[in-house]
Amino acid sequence: MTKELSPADKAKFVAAKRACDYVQTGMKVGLGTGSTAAWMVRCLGERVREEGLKIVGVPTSTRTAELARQVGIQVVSLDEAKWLDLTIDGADEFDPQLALIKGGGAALLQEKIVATASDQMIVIADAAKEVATLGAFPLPVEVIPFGWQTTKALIEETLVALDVMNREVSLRMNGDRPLITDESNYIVDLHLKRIGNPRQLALVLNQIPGVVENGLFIDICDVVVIGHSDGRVQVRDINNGTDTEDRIEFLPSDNIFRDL
Ligand SMILES: O=C(CO)[C@H](O)[C@H](O)COP(=O)(O)O
Repeated sequence: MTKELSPADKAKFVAAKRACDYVQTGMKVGLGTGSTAAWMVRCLGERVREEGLKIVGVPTSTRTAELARQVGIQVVSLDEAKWLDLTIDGADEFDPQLALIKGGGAALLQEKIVATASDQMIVIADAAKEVATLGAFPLPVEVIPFGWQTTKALIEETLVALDVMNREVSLRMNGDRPLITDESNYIVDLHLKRIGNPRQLALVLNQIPGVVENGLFIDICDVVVIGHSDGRVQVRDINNGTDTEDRIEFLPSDNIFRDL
């Protein structure tokens, strides 16, 4: 039976569906993490089952790997795939240069490695993720558990040195314990409100011992597909400077809804 989608899910679904048009037989595809990326994995799974699309997928988290297998996508590791044609992933924020904040789902490390090992990265998002300046969403930074409080203090000192005004740093929790990433690390979230110079911050954070990676994706994303709840989809391509819009209809017959 088809379940009525919420407006937020409709926006995510249309963005995911449009992005899947970039995927062709024979491709090696990076599969992102999060609720929007989950729609993309379902859409690709439908094409594998219904159209015989032949792809291999490199998931960016154990959650995505599980879903990809469930929907019939052949899953391989990044080391098996080596280099990818395309990665499709969600984001927490994107700015006019298509710089991103990612890691709301705690998968930023694998997401950045996979996206960087791809010819192209396409971000799928609803319109609420678009910002003029990054930073309203807390910036996730993956840190090694050993000495994490020292690493956190060094991050705070670095923010002072950079003259950052809002610099609260919090350890991400899972109930009453620190959240553990797929790579067995912790996440600290930087509540900055506004990131004036994302490029500089990304470089400086990664110099701190104990920091594994930060959630700023600079010069990695090529295309953002923005979904709207009324079915409109915008495709913004930073390399050729285009911004186009069309519409995707919701078909009650869409098989993707069956297993909701
Ligand atoms: O970076 C991520 C996971 O680490 C996600 O892509 C990001 O949090 C967006 O998630 P959603 O599509 O659920 O809003």
